[in-house]
Amino acid sequence: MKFLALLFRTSPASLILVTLFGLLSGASNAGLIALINHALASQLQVGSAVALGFVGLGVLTLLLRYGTQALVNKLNGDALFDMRMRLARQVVATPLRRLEEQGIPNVMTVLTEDLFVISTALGVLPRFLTNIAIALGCCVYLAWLSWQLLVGLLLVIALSVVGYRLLARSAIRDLQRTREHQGALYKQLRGLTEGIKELKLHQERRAAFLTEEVEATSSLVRALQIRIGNVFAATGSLGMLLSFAFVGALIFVMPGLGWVQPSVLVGYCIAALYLQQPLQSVMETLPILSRGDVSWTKVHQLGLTLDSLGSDAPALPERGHRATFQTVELVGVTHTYYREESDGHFVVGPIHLRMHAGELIFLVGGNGSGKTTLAKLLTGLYQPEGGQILVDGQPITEQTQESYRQLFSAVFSDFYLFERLLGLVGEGTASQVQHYLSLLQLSRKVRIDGGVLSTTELSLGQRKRLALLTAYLEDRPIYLFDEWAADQDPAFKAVFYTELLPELKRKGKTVVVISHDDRYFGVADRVLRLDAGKLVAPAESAPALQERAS
Ligand SMILES: Nc1ncnc2c1ncn2[C@@H]1O[C@H](COP(=O)(O)OP(=O)(O)OP(=O)(O)O)[C@@H](O)[C@H]1O
Repeated sequence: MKFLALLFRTSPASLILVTLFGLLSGASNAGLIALINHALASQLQVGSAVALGFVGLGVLTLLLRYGTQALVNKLNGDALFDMRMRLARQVVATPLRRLEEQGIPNVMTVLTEDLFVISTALGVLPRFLTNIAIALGCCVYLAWLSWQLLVGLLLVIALSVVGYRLLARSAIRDLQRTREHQGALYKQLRGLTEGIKELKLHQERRAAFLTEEVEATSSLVRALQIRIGNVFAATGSLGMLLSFAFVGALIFVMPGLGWVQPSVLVGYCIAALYLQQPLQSVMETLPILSRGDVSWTKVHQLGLTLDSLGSDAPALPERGHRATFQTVELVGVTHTYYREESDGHFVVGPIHLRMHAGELIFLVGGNGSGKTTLAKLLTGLYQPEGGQILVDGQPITEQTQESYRQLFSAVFSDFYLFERLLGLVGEGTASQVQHYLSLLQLSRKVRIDGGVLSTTELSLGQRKRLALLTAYLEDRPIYLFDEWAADQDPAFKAVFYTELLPELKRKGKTVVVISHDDRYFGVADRVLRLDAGKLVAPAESAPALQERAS
């Protein structure tokens, strides 16, 4: 079972301690049964010593049971914490392109649904392990009573396990299918929230969405879940049936054969009945652990791994800061998207481009010409498939990629605005923030207290201004704006192109602006045009473009 491996890797010493406690707990349970058996065998004619022993063992059993569970709870808590942190760090460390290929909804399903299922599976482990320990303790006592009968009992347990595996095989396949459908359902539910306006405005679309998508997938999930539930109920009943058959054989068959003393048979009956509860519980937790296994595989399929936790979990990316540079050069840089629907490719590049410190460059081109892709290559979010990027003549390698990205502050068109100024609060930030809030004409809308934005419930244009504010605070040598001005009113658009951009340039910043606002192209030192993924030499110089536009 993968979870045990997870716990062992998290803290081998704790797991050994848990095992020890569990075995002691099992032994004390066995002692309790032996004592009950002894009392019954002596027709309840026992002295106060046995009664005291019963109380003592009872208390010890409870304490050990509690101790084992508390230890496993702690171990689980640690394992879950490590797993969450590891996953979060791994997602941050996973190349952007790989996450995009997996699809953001899939990543979200893994981070929410699968993590929840794995957490639940880890949550039932204390019960599972404690019950296994009780069963083991009972088996030791039963071996002492009669090892031949124990062999019989173990055969019954083995039969239950084989029966479980045979019956559960189809259910486990169904669990995998359910997980796939749940992924699809999650994606559809995203449509429910993100597409709410489109759904509200169009009755037929709404009806089709609810019946053909959500209802269709939900009913598939429902059918599978009912089937899975029934199969696991049957596996539980099988265990119970075999256990009754065993007890029945002890009471009605064995005395006739005369192989074993009646007192031993009574002891076995009591122990077998006592064992039923923990074994039943083990059977009930197995489906939850199976679900956990399916989710575990999903996490792995995302390219993330939970195999090794603790010390070798990937550390937070190092903060590498290159404060300055003279040139950034793209030499034959390429990136290819595969287009499933046409079984074709869209290639950006090979791009040859040299950028100098302090330049103000506009990147222009039609929709889908590859501007954002080139921006992702330039900022190091995509690693070039072909060619290389050089900073001051030094090629960027896998090792220096992270530090290269720290040269950039970017506001992409699908930017995300964090509610806190994460990693940006330092001495003098408050006055800087105040300055930028007035510069961006936001001081009457937003306050920032203790690094927290008073609101992000703003218009898209206003949120973009806040994203620009964080970019200002980052104070990196290169700025990249992907159609930043597209959602600004004409007056502020003019402020952006004619005041903010030149101001950044005056401060020595290099600025790359993806823009469709041709009337402001003249502000740029250079205008680069992309067409079908290729950089084409601008037909006109920047001033000429401006002249044409005005
Ligand atoms: N994540 C992706 N997966 C597959 N193909 C993609 C992906 N992103 C972009 N593409 C494809 O690459 C091409 C270039 O896209 P890109 O977003 O770079 O263009 P753009 O010039 O920024 O367009 P726009 O002006 O519309 O924002 C598009 O034709 C698009 O189909």
